[in-house]
Amino acid sequence: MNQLFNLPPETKLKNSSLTPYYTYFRTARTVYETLAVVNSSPSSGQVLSFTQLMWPHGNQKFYETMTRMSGKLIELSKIILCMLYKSYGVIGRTELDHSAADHEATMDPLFRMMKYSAPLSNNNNDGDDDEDEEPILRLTPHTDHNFVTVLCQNEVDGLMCKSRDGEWMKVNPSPGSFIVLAGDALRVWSNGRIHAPLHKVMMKGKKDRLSFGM
Ligand SMILES: O=C(O)CCC(=O)C(=O)O
Ligand SMILES: [Fe+2]
Repeated sequence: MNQLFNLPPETKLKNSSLTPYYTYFRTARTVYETLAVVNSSPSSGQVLSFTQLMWPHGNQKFYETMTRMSGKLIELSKIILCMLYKSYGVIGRTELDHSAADHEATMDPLFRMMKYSAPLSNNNNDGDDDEDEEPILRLTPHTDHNFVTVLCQNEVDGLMCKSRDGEWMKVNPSPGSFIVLAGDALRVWSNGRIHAPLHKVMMKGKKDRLSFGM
C-alpha cells in the first residue's frame, strides 16, 4: 500500500467517481488520504481496472494481493452477517436464507485503502514514542453507513470507538487480526440492539498508519 500512496497525486487523482468517498480523497496537508475501488469482488474486473489505472505498465503483485484481500473481506463479511442473522433467529439453514447475507456482503463491495500521516515529521522511528505526547486527530468521528465494516491495519494503532455509555476506547488489534465495526444499516436493522459506534483515528508518534477495509 505504501507503493500505492507514494504514486504522484495526479496518478491517484485518476481514481475518480461522481460519488463522494468512491474516489481519491485527501485532507489538507495530506494528513489523511484514501483510495477506493467500487464493486471490488474478484470476478468483477474492477481490481484489474484499478491496478491498470494506477500502474499502466501493470503491477501483478498488487493486483494479486488486492484480489485475494478483497475476496477474503467479502467472505468474512458474509460469515459475520450469517452469524448475526442466525443469532437473531431470522435465518435457518436453507440456501435462500444464506443468500440474504450473501447479498449484503457482495452488493457493491467497496474496497477502501487509507493512509494517515504521522503527527511527528521524522518517519524513521529512531526511538520509542514520547509517552507525554498527546494524540492528534487524523480522522473525524463518524459512523459507517453500511452493515458491517471489516478493517485491517499495519502495526500503527489509532482507531478509537465510542461505547454505548459514551466512553472512547482504543482499538488495539493483535497483528494480523481484523477489526469489525457495525454500521448504521445494522443498527437500524436490529432496531438499535446492535450499537453502531462512532469512531475516529487519533495518532501520535513518527510512523504513518495504513489501513484497508470494506
Ligand atoms: O482506518 C481506520 O481504522 C478507520 C477507517 C474508517 O473509519 C473509515 O474509513 O470509515
Ligand atoms: Fe469508518
